[in-house]
Amino acid sequence: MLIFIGAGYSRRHLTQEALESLKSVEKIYVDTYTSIYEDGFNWLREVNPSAEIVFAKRRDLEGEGINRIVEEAKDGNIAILCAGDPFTATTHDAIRVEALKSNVSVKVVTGISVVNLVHSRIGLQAYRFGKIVTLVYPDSFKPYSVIETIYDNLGRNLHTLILLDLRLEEGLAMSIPEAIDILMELDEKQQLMNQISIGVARLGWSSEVIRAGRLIELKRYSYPPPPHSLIIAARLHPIELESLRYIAGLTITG
Ligand SMILES: C[S@@+](CC[C@H](N)C(=O)[O-])C[C@H]1O[C@@H](n2cnc3c(N)ncnc32)[C@H](O)[C@@H]1O
Repeated sequence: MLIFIGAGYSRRHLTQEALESLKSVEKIYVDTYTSIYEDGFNWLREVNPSAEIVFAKRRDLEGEGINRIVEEAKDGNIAILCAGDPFTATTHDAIRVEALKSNVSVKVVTGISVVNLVHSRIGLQAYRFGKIVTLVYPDSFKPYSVIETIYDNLGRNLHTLILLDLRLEEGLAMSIPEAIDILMELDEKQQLMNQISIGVARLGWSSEVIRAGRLIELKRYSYPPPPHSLIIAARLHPIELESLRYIAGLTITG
């Protein structure tokens, strides 16, 4: 059996189902490249002292790595453990499909994802979000499509969650100030800088920081190291506006 386990972002987020599943397997692949976990999974050995633990890089969970995992899951119980949720804003679908094609049983243990954290912790209503985007470093191409999506969402009066580039194997993790500089450079209309936005750093961690203000103003704050995300708000409902004042220190009145 192959079990995909979402761990949320801290040991505190582990569900009973995640704990039971972790205890039931003989090998655990820990996805170390799609996100960053508060305590680096340092509790894993305590939860399952006998399992083989592989801190997996991208190549272990893609391409040839997939075939190896599926072969192992034919004869044993294997887990793939991820920060957040294994199928939210991250794709492990190729492994799931290969396992299903090979008649390997698959189980998914849902975890608290960054999308859940954003929806529940900052005071914006979940059904007022449009398409999610990921802002990448503009090295090989300029990600103008992110700007198009933000304006498209704003045109429909929907908020945009912007996930920020993480290339952990290259030692790169985009911060909120870096993301604002990139957005300013790409935004030919130059309107986004005045849009009410929310910067979220380490959501769900004990060092969580949530700040709201005009996009350009969010550069002034200090944040703990990534993971960071940004939200560009559409027109705010009065309750959302009030929430942002109390939760995120928004001082703009509307
Ligand atoms: C590819 S997504 C991983 C999503 C993961 N599968 C999940 O369900 O949460 C990684 C991006 O989410 C954002 N992110 C992840 N954890 C975060 C956190 N605790 N606080 C703020 N942003 C976070 C960052 O922008 C990061 O680059």
